[in-house]
Formats: sequence, C-alpha cells, structure tokens
Amino acid sequence: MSPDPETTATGRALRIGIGGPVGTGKSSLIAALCRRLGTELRLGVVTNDIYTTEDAIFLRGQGVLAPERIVAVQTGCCPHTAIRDDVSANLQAVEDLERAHGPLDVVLVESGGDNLTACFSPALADTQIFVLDVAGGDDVPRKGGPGVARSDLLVINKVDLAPHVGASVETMLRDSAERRDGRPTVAVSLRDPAGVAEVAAWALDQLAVWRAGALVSEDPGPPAPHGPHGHTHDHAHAH
Ligand SMILES: Nc1nc2c(ncn2[C@@H]2O[C@H](COP(=O)(O)OP(=O)(O)OP(=O)(O)O)[C@@H](O)[C@H]2O)c(=O)[nH]1
Repeated sequence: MSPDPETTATGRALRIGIGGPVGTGKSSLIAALCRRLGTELRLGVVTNDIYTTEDAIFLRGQGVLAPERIVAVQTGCCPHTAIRDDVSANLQAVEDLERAHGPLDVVLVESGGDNLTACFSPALADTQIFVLDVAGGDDVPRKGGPGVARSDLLVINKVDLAPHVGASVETMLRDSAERRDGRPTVAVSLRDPAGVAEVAAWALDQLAVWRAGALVSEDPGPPAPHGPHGHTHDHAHAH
C-alpha cells in the first residue's frame, strides 16, 4: 500500500475517545459520525464492552462502515480500567485496525458505558468527547467529574426528549459552562441531522489541528479512585 501524505505527516490516525454514562448515545453518535464522515474520511471504530461485543454488533448492523473496520474489545473489567489505567488492549486493537485497513484518518474509540468518573488516558485518545443526555437528569453537569469538566467536547444529547422528561437544557448548558473553563459544549439531538453536523464539524476541526501537529491531548485526570469495592475510603465499614 502506498504511503499516505495526510496520515504519514502524523504517522497514524487521530484517535477520538467517546465516553459517557450508559445509554446516553455513544454508539448512536459513532453511527451518525460514520454516516456523515464516512465518504470523506477513512474511519475505523473500536468498541469496548464488559462482557459482550454488543456495541460492535450494533454498529456493524447499522451498515455505517465496512464490518471489518469495527472491532470490539471485551474488557472483562470496569470500563474505566480499559480506557484509562491499562490501555494496552485498546491500543493493540487500534494498531491492528490501522495495520489491516490503514492508512486511516480517524479511529473512534467507544468506552463502555460508565458513571461520571470514566475518562480516556491521553495515551489512548488524542482528543475526547463526553456524552450526557437530558434523560439522565438536568443536574448531571452540576455534579461534575473529569468527563464533564475536562473532555474536549461535551455533548448533551437527546434534547428532543427534554420536554418529556422535564429537563432544562438551559440549566445543563449553564452548569457545563461553569465547570468547563471555556471548553466547548453542544446540546443536540442525534435524531436531527443538524445536531450530528455540529459534532462532525468539531471532529473535522480536531483532525485539521492534529494534522498540523498542534493538538495537545490533555489529561483529564486525576484518575477516579476505584478500589476492589469500586470505591476507596479511609474509614472502616462492612461490605
Ligand atoms: N430520543 C432520542 N433518542 C436517542 C438519541 N440518541 C440516542 N438515542 C437512543 O438512546 C438509546 C441509547 O443509545 P446508544 O447509542 O445505544 O447509547 P450508548 O451510550 O452507546 O449505550 P451503552 O453502550 O449501553 O452505554 C437508543 O435507543 C438510541 O436510539 C437522541 O438524540 N434522541
């Protein structure tokens, strides 16, 4: 395969991490981005599930990308561990994808759905999107966490449901702005092409910055504490 001038400048594809709580729309966002950008960019997808490969199966079923460009990592552990603490299985999957189907422009890495503490290591993701949805409650941005505060793009999804669940998108945007120190937030419905276009434009912009060698991937850490009980504490109590 002949070398590709665009990716050889950076040596590899841009890796975009997509994280967020269960069911907020991570897989839907990946499907929508593949549909929107799949003709102009060479894309690959890595999904993470704890015990299954369901997200990869869903995405292959959507027909948004050649099925062999969608690979699954079965983490067998808390999603946070595989995208933040020991990223080796994910890095291997990304590298295998690029070796088999490269050169690629962008690899989208979907985290398993987790709580507000999960974020990507900069060793895995060059830039990261955190997805919330209005149905999870409009107080979630106020609760903060590394994804809310320091992801490169915060997506507040399912705004079409806001009137039905009594959520205030305005409140969510205001609380996000307070936490994010100028980092961008978009409130969208992935059922609306205009919403998808906003996120796609951001991704294209990140790719341009990456190709220019000017993308500084920020560590959204510190890592959330998660001991053998799923949390750490300095007091004694029975489990
Ligand atoms: N109404 C509405 N539903 C949406 C929107 N985006 C996603 N959904 C639906 O929300 C549900 C969950 O979406 P997924 O994309 O599977 O969410 P996920 O974050 O990948 O879920 P996990 O992988 O289980 O963590 C699906 O039924 C989607 O069709 C939206 O903008 N509006």
